[in-house]
Amino acid sequence: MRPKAELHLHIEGTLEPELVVELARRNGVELPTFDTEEIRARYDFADLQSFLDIYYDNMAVLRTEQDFHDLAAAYLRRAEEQGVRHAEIFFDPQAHLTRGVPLEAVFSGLSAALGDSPVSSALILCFLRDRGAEEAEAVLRATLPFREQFIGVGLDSAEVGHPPSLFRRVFDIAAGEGLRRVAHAGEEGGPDYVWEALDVLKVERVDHGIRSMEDPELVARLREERIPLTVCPLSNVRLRVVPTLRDHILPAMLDEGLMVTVNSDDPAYFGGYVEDNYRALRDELGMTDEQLDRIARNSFEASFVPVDASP
Ligand SMILES: Nc1ncnc2[nH]cnc12
Ligand SMILES: [Zn+2]
Repeated sequence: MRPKAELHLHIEGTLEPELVVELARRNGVELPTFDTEEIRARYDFADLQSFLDIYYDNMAVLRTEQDFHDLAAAYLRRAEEQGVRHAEIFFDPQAHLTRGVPLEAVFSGLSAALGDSPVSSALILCFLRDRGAEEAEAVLRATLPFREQFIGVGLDSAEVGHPPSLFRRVFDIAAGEGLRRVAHAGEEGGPDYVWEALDVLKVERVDHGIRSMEDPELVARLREERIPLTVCPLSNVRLRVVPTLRDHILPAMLDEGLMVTVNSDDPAYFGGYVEDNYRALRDELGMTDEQLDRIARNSFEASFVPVDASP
């Protein structure tokens, strides 16, 4: 299997229904159902928000350091099976702090699992854009005592109505701390969100970014500056950003000379881990081994942490 790096992966999005049930039982958390098939049957999303509602609800089972450890350890085992050599992993501290889970539990659990895995990895702290810039700044300050445990900051959650420019200050503070910067932009939001992420937040990678293709000037900028785009094909289909995989603009992005990578986003919800995304691009979109090899090479080049990419 082709070695690859995964650069767009929300650790909370790897919470499989089986683990939801196991952790609910362990922590005495009530669920609407303990039937994993029934849980899975609800994963029929109309858009990003309808996914986020269930994604945040399911997080109620994540309470202790052990829970965060088990979540990340399970992902890293799957990732290794899928040919992942290196993973830069998003996590959403606000989604846990607001439920009364201390930062110590989140960081200790995740960091212990990352340290134990043969897969190289690093954490990227994401701000929930729909909770506003003020809270993002407070969270960044609260996490600075854990500064050595993450390499960068990102911006995720409901995109439209929460443009990147609102987060200028917190991204400036993060840059001053030597943190790397990424942001979700151009998933449901338009090319203007991608411009803002680049110009205002000074991001070094754009997460999704597929709607950049609507703006030729933006495409030229992304190409000239070799800004990596972390595209998530199965996610885009499940969140109805594109009607079917056959309609995906990814091959056109490659033809434009963009620095495209392929990633799984929230694999427990979107029907596949990263190699499943590569395989679907080959089987359903007819992408060639040469194209997929190029994408895999891009994933290493776009990593913040240097890793050995040899087969
Ligand atoms: N695809 C996605 N877009 C925005 N926020 C997210 N949080 C988890 N997955 C996300
Ligand atoms: Zn994402």
